[in-house]
Amino acid sequence: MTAKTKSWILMATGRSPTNIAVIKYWGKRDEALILPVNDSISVTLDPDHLSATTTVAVSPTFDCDRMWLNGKEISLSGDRFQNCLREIRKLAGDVEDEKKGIRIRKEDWQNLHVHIASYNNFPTAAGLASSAAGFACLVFTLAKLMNVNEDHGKLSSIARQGSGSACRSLYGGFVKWTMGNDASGSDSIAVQLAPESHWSDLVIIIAVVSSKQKETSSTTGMRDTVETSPLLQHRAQCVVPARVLLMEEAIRNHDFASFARMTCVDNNQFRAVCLDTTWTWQLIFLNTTRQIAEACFLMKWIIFEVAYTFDAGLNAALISPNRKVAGLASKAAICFPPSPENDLASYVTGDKSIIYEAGLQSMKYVEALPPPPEYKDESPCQKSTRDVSYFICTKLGTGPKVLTEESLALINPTTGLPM
Ligand SMILES: Nc1ncnc2c1ncn2[C@@H]1O[C@H](COP(=O)(O)OP(=O)(O)OP(=O)(O)O)[C@@H](O)[C@H]1O
Ligand SMILES: C[C@@](O)(CCOP(=O)(O)OP(=O)(O)O)CC(=O)O
Repeated sequence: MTAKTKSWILMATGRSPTNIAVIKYWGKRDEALILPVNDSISVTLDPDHLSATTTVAVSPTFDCDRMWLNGKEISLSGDRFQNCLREIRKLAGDVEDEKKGIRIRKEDWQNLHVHIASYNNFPTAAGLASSAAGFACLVFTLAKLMNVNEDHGKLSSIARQGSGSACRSLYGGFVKWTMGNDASGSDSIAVQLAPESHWSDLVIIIAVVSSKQKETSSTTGMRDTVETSPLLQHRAQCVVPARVLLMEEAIRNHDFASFARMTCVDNNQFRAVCLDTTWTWQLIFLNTTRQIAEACFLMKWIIFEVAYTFDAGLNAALISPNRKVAGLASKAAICFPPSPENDLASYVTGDKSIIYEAGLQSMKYVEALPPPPEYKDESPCQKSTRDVSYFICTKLGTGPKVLTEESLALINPTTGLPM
């Protein structure tokens, strides 16, 4: 390692999207390597609305690896962080920055420490897959800093060791995590099925029911399911393999009816294996999530207009084939109107043009909307004020990107500490 001065700092910043599974990963066959019991498929969400941004810095003056998440220092001592750091260091290459006069040889990376600062533009650990965006971003950005010369498949297998669903956030569009067979996990990687441009008119609306930290992590919940649910074996071996093929075909052919049906039934089966788990998973039948699913059924959206899916928290994702979703947004607003103190601008975030196009410029337009024809006067979904905290309107998004603009870095290039 050489440099004109000893106090240099070299940095890289990246941004990675989160993803929502339409065929769920739930259950590991190897806890340490994070190897799943079945393939899964996800859609990558627009990073403008849901993503992690991470800056990694290296300097000979750093005396240990440190990380700050959303401004607070967190420990890197856990296996998941350690596994990602170790695996990416193994692949590090030579780095040369002529301007700064820095030269790092690949073997130097074993002795150099990193500072990591990351920020999620959406709630952390609340069932919106922050771990997916976060670990994908960590691995992707470290790979840039360390000049790792590997494809995204290899990086996905490292991100997987941070959090299973993170491997799918290495790509945009539609992504499959192939479970693989090898005991080493080398073939348990993500592959892109189609880029976001393949079906660009899909609209995704996330109903954030709770942005509070979940009481039980997906990791604990799925471990319990593996240990106690006989239904999980049936799901993994007899149901998911055929469903994955049908889902791939639906995506290939832009067949929304089939896509929606597979998404909903897979979500239902994911919930079923949770119910089949000895230790009852207390979050799954909270009123609002049930009401959202019920609203979808009531309006017969499943076949024609909308797919619903929930991850491990309370939040619902509704997927619609096009901006006809303006109708969906207005229907959703009727089912779950904001509390009186909320205005529409803060109640609907993300791509607001979707609701504006539907003619909903302010709350008075929402209030004036007639109920959907499918609804009887005493619909259970009406007047559920305060049940949904807010909606995020979004679409399919791209995979991780390097951010070159210095103003976007989260670490001060002089101190090596978070800004
Ligand atoms: N930006 C980030 N960078 C690195 N790690 C992160 C980042 N954001 C979250 N994490 C890690 O992920 C953990 C949260 O994961 P957890 O699975 O509990 O929640 P989630 O991913 O938001 O929800 P879910 O997986 O159920 O959708 C955090 O405690 C932290 O360890
Ligand atoms: C319900 C899910 O979102 C579960 C995600 O679980 P995680 O990837 O968060 O779990 P670990 O691998 O233990 O970190 C379904 C999915 O994303 O496929």
